Amino acid sequence: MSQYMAELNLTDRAVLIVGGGQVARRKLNGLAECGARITVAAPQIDAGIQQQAAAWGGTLRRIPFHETLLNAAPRWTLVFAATGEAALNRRIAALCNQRALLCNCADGAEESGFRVPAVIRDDPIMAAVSTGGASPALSRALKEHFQENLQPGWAELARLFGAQREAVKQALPEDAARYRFWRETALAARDRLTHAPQENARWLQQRLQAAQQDADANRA
Ligand SMILES: C[C@@]1(CC(=O)O)c2cc3[nH]c(cc4nc(cc5[nH]c(cc(n2)[C@H]1CCC(=O)O)[C@@](C)(CC(=O)O)[C@@H]5CCC(=O)O)C(CC(=O)O)=C4CCC(=O)O)c(CCC(=O)O)c3CC(=O)O
Ligand SMILES: NC(=O)C1=CN([C@@H]2O[C@H](COP(=O)(O)OP(=O)(O)OC[C@H]3O[C@@H](n4cnc5c(N)ncnc54)[C@H](O)[C@@H]3O)[C@@H](O)[C@H]2O)C=CC1
Repeated sequence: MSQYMAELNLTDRAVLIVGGGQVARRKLNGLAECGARITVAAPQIDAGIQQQAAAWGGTLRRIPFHETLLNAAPRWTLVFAATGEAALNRRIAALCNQRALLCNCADGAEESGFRVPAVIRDDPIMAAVSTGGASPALSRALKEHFQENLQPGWAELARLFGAQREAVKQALPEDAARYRFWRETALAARDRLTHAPQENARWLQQRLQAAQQDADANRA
């Protein structure tokens, strides 16, 4: 069965990381950037995580895993089983499944509720790469390949298109005409990657006026 890709809004959501080593630290970095309220539970917690703790405002619990951790209120939005014990990680994932909690198992066990992809970001653009558990090293290499080849113009265009969505909706109120406008404009965007933002804004405006005239002519 294939897995579902999504982007999660974790702002102020409770996230539990069991384990306090290298892998926990990497997951923590990504989660802290997204505003999650993180609790780390492990008998030994990396110096790096301890140093970061003040900055991300989370909770450190120097305890071994116990099932009762999973019954916390409010419920955990996500759980990460990242201890150095493969059997324990599987057990945590299985206990989470019983409670309908989504759990990532660092060992990539079958019980895992979700996998973590390699991610590139160029705000507001994000791209996630996964090999479906086959090779994390390859995911990283592919991510780096995409990163090197992602021209900065795409993010600029995404911001411009985003800022103009409402105006285009007003100008082209018919769904079919508006969808066609955005589809054709998005396809034409590739040729604009090297242009200055002001030129692109003018270009978009001209396209919109032309599309509006077409729509008016069709209605007449
Ligand atoms: C199943 C999964 C678990 C999950 O869902 O989290 C998993 C599992 C395992 N990783 C292992 C090793 C490594 N992981 C990385 C790196 C990353 N691993 C990530 C995800 C995932 N790793 C999920 C699958 C995602 C997919 O298929 O694409 C990334 C993409 C995202 C992230 O975790 O942040 C992140 C990229 C960071 C970036 O973006 O730069 C590197 C490379 C490096 O660090 O340079 C190595 C060493 C090289 C190698 O082994 O390949 C091992 C063996 C441990 C051992 O042998 O002891 C296991 C366990 C197993 O597979 O048995
Ligand atoms: N997803 C990924 O990208 C990767 C996954 N792995 C897997 O991730 C796991 C963790 O790897 P590392 O962080 O490198 O290990 P590590 O040895 O650096 O850290 C292990 C952590 O688990 C904690 N721990 C041990 N027993 C525990 C218990 N009973 N309850 C709570 N915490 C406990 C320890 O206190 C320590 O903080 C390994 O199982 C490894 O196979 C390894 C490399 C990459």
